[in-house]
Amino acid sequence: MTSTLILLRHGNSEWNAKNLFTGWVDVRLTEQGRAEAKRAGELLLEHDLLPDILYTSRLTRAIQTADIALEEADRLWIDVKRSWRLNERHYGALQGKDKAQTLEQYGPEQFQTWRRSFDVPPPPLDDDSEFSQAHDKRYAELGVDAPRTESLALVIERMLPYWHSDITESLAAGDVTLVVAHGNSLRALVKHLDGISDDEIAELNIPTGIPLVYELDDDFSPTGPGRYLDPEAAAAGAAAVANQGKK
Ligand SMILES: O=C(O)[C@H](O)COP(=O)(O)O
Repeated sequence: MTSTLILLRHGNSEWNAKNLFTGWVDVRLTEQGRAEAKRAGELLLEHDLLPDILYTSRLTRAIQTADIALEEADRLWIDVKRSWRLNERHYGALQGKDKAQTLEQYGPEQFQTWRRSFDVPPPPLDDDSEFSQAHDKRYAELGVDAPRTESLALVIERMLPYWHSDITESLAAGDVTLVVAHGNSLRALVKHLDGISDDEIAELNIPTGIPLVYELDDDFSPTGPGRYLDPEAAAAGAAAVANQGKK
């Protein structure tokens, strides 16, 4: 038996629009982001891909995206599970910083290392920073272990247990499973699904607001490549993500 997994990065956010490193900072969608989420819902309807269950991060931009897309597909009623394990990568001391200024200040090599290396996290964020989540109630269960910065490797380490414990359970039950999350938490999941190497994952960028669909076998391995429901828009969106920071 195969099962269907739909991955969706949230639509354009207020800080995507301002070109700021966001991470765990809880910003909302822009008008453009809402339109992308609506289009995502239309694409699901057009392709007859109607989710039975929704997984999201605990961040508002993913929750808003899911709600708008599901409303469009007339599926707001499905069960929902949220977890911090699907959150964006914690961007450490880069949270709140301008991507173009950071590139200019630190140079392209350091900038790329922080954004796309597999296991080099940015410096940790101070708990008294206005961009810290150290005292955010929604992460109370994490206590002192709440991240202050993360590499992609650390995202994989906290995301994969949730994939194995919860998301694959829905897939095994035959549910069309929608996961609405973030650029880097989805890069982590796609790395796992497609068996992408630690080096090659640097080249993978996930566009905002376009559903990416996988058919999975009984072992939750893809039976073929993931397919974006709007491949042209996805290619353009991924290129724009890759170029963030460049003028
Ligand atoms: O947290 C952010 O700034 C973005 O959502 C992802 O940023 P990146 O593409 O620079 O990793």
